[in-house]
Amino acid sequence: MQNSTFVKDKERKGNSLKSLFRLLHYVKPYRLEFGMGLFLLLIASVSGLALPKLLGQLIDGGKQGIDSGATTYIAWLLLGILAIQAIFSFFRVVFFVNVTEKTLAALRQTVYSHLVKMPMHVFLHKRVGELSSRISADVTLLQEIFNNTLAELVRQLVIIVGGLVLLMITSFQLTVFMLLLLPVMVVLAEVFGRFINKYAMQVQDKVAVSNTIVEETLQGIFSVKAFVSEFFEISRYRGQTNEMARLGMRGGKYRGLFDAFVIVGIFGTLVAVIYRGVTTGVASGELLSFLLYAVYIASSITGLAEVYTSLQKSIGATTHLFDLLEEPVEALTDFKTIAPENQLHGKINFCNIHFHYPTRENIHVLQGVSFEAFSNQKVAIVGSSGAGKSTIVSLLLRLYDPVEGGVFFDGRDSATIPLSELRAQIAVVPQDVFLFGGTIAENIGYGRRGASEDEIIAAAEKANAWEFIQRFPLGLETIVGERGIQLSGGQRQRIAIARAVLKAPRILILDEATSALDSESERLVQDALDKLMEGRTSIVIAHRLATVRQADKIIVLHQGQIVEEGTHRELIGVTGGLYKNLSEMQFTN
Ligand SMILES: Nc1ncnc2c1ncn2[C@@H]1O[C@H](COP(=O)(O)OP(=O)(O)OP(=O)(O)O)[C@@H](O)[C@H]1O
Repeated sequence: MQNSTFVKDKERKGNSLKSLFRLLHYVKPYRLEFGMGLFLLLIASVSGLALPKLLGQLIDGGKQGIDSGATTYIAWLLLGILAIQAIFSFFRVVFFVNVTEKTLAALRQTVYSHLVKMPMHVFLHKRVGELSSRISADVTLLQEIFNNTLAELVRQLVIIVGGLVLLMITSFQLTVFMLLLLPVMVVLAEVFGRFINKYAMQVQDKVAVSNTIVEETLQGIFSVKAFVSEFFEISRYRGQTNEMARLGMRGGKYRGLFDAFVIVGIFGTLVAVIYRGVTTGVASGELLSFLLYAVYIASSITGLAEVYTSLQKSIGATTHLFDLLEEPVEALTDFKTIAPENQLHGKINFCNIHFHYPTRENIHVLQGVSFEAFSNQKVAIVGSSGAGKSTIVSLLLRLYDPVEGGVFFDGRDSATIPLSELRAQIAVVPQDVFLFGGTIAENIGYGRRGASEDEIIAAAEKANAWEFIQRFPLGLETIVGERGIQLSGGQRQRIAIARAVLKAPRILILDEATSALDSESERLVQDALDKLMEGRTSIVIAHRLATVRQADKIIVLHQGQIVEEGTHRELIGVTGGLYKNLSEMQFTN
């Protein structure tokens, strides 16, 4: 199962330096530290250039027996430069690491807040594993660039340019000779770098795909086991990882070739230069300086190729990140209290709603749906599976906007109500309750952040959850979710009800559990729901018709259209009606 957008996104080359420059925006707040780091780096690199010259002089001085004072002076000078380099590089590393850590934290925070604010349809296109790897893998790749790559780039450029100037001064003739060989090397290194990078990118893609397999199967381990899919998944994972290894190995071959080329090219050049130096009678100290410069330059050139590869990788990662940051987000606001003009009174109107999901434009999920729920009414929506009941909930929450028509609250178009304030007044008790890894108190407290323990207990009591929570040795502090104890379906529902109680919403949406709870659980859940619905507008998606008899209005949905509407008493009297059929079916079973 391969998501096409996933592949398309990954295939996007977008290798522009532009995204790297955009990164600088995140470094800006720390520009002073960054500038200091760069300054120290420059000084250390430039002073490093004096080393070969001084070493040459040291050798020549010692050999010719010139007054030992000068030789000692040069030796001290060398030590002084080394000390400066040591101190400077210590501070340079500290500065750069500080800037990197702060920048990456800011970037992670931006990406995360962008991710959670993206509209629902984005999550239909992309997989969770892929999105979360933006924050983990891609941001981590950038760590390398800030910590090392930039420093290496500057240092190597200084060494190459400065080294070449000093080479010219040391021996013009030998330099020209060497320069005849160098440009060829540089061009070849660049071509190789690009080529190798292509494999690195492909391997990265495969890593993402195989991580998705691991994540999805571990998350859905119940289904994997229930469908005896272990061996199928193992072979799927094996396929991906083998492909990854194959690509990696092929990339390795080219990297090996690259290294071989460097040995022959660079060191061959050195041998040629020494030979020419010795045969043309260059002094040994001078030749040593020259060779050291040449080695410096040579290693900088190979280093530059690495810098290039690493830059390419980071450009890939940054492009992915900025692509993500360009996805529009929902207009959410971090409000404290709901503005009086945005307070809902609970009247809902669905006006001639037409809707299809952005991913499946040809399937018209809702076709001209209109209904009304008065304040504090209980409206039930029934209908066969796939009729569009959950879609109505998504539209109420404005997780999607209708293609045609509008949702109105108290006569006001929902599009004009600030999104966060709207959603804050609607609570959903879903069919499949998701518990966060944490304590029961935290899970209930999710309904209203900042709720006191007494409020949480009161909510749990109203939701008929307090009785079972109390029985746990740790009570409210019991850890639930992935790493904690597992709650039963009925218990999870009651936690969700407690959340909703705490939220005290104006509008309540109940997606009834289809899984049959045992009668005691069902009674407790139903009783809690009844209490919760009092004094609120409630929309109940009902799977068991027994629970909707008391509803003020029942809407019967069939293939995206309302086919019947009325009270239980009215609908049961419609001969040949869908509701009558459905209820006869349920009660005779
Ligand atoms: N995220 C989605 N993307 C594309 N199509 C979807 C999506 N969610 C639902 N659909 C389609 O929309 C139609 C209505 O689905 P919906 O979930 O609203 O039905 P439902 O009445 O709630 O069904 P059930 O009782 O089984 O939960 C179905 O054909 C479904 O395949």
